Amino acid sequence: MASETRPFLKMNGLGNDFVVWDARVDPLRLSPEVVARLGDRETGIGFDQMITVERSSFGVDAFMRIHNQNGGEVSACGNATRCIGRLLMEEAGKDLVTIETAAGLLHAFDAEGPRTVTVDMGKPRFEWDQIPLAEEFADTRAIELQIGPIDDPVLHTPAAVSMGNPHAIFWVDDVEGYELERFGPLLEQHPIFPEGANISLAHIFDEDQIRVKVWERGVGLTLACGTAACAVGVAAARDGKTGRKTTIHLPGGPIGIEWRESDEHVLMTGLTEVEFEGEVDFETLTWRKTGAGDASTEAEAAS
Ligand SMILES: N[C@@H](CCC[C@H](N)C(=O)O)C(=O)O
Repeated sequence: MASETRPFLKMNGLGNDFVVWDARVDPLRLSPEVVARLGDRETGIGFDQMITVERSSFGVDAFMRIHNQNGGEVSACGNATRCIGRLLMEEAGKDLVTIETAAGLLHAFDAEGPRTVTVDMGKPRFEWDQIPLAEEFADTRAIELQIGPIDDPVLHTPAAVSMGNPHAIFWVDDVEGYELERFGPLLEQHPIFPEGANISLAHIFDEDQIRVKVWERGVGLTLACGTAACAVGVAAARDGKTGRKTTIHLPGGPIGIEWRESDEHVLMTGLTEVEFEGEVDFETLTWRKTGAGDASTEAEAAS
């Protein structure tokens, strides 16, 4: 790549954080190694996902390309869809935008509350070969999978759901009661998930209130995962454990999920944040901050 610096935006949805490149005019493709170097929290910028905003071949507002911190490209990211939705709405002065992703066309719209965006994440998929799972299960509400001793498993029979990416949800009585940092890598790469999976522990602690901790495929523990919130809300309602509207409480904060009865689409609502502006020098793979984000804009407005 020619020597150049390139601006980026650092954003997050409830602490699930992203570096965002605008590649609509000037295309950008980085190798998985470079993505992983930039994503490293010790030596790089540090992020959960890298998002490249490109021109849509469908003629909608933009195409959003998603890379996990480990450099792998994936199809869906709920929190990033809300963040990119916000950017595109602000840029165009619209209150509804359509974003093309590898998992399909998604609509983002302004929700009540500052910096709050709703995304229509489309329909969940429950068929074993769509999630995908490596073997046939007629019912994916509780698949045969366990870890720990055979007669006394630590975690077992998760629900499996695709929200454009694969999710497994273990119903537990305390999300802090399990070493997800230890079991997450084993479950993420379990042979039952041929493409890996995002792993959630979920505890319904009150009516339609669910606490969730997520081990994200290609990343590790994250403060929030939008598609996991959708998958948990859907799995809970599908099992009759909750109604169709739930609040998913993640370490980074709450996300509202509605699994709409009329068309089976999943609507996800939550906060977005611009953290700062920066630029990367691709010759040295170093970076620096160049501008402020929401926190200082809001502090200035208040003074
Ligand atoms: N943080 C995301 C999910 C990102 C992709 C995921 N790690 C995968 O590999 O499928 C979200 O908000 O949904």
